[in-house]
Amino acid sequence: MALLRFDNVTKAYPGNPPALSEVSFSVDEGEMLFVTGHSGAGKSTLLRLVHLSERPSRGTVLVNERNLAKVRGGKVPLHRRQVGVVFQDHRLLTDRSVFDNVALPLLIAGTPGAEVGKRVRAVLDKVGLGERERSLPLQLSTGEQQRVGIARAIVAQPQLLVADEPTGNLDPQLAGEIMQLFASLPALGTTVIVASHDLGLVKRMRRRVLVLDHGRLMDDISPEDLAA
Ligand SMILES: Nc1ncnc2c1ncn2[C@@H]1O[C@H](COP(=O)(O)OP(=O)(O)OP(=O)(O)O)[C@@H](O)[C@H]1O
Repeated sequence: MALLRFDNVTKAYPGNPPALSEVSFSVDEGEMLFVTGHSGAGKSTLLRLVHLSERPSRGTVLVNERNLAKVRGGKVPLHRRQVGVVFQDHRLLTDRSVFDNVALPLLIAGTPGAEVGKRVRAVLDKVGLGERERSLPLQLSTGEQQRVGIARAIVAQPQLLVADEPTGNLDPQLAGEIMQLFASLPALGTTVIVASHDLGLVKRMRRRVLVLDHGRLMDDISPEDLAA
């Protein structure tokens, strides 16, 4: 069963040509794939439709065969609990510690206190910030803030993770390590979609790649074709 399906999705923001035009694809549970394309190609828009921060103008987006058009009002937070998001601009709470920022999705999900501490520390270790749990976000470098955002997105083990340019502020070695961390998530039950314009990085990962060009899905490249 497809975990995510786009059927002829068009998204037009007022006053602009469509950011996405008639886009169709599906993603199976346990996949990791990339969405790539030039600046303005529609990558962020595609991810926003999955996370319900935008709605399609036409067509349908389905998660677990459920049409997201039917997810409205009070049901949106429940949907967002299943979808972890790494934003380009981190969106951390600046008056809360690194620990508190990362703990937030677990507290919202009602995870018991003792478990919260264990899981937050485990995920902070994974992103290399084990020593910084008491820091405030603005006491960290941009790349460190980005890693806090990644830790927050994966701590509750969401069914689906969407990440928008998650390694944009990281040096190449750290970017590679974070990508390897993402690549380990499908085995733990999280399907991963990463938007990136870094073609070198995308190619090195040898995963499926969706290529957008001016809002159109131009190519859907399998890992085998990428290797050829
Ligand atoms: N909130 C918005 N209102 C109006 N137009 C928007 C909005 N968000 C995006 N757009 C337009 O939609 C198109 C696609 O933008 P989008 O951010 O999805 O592209 P992108 O591939 O993620 O680009 P980048 O790599 O630069 O982040 C662009 O032409 C952009 O100007």
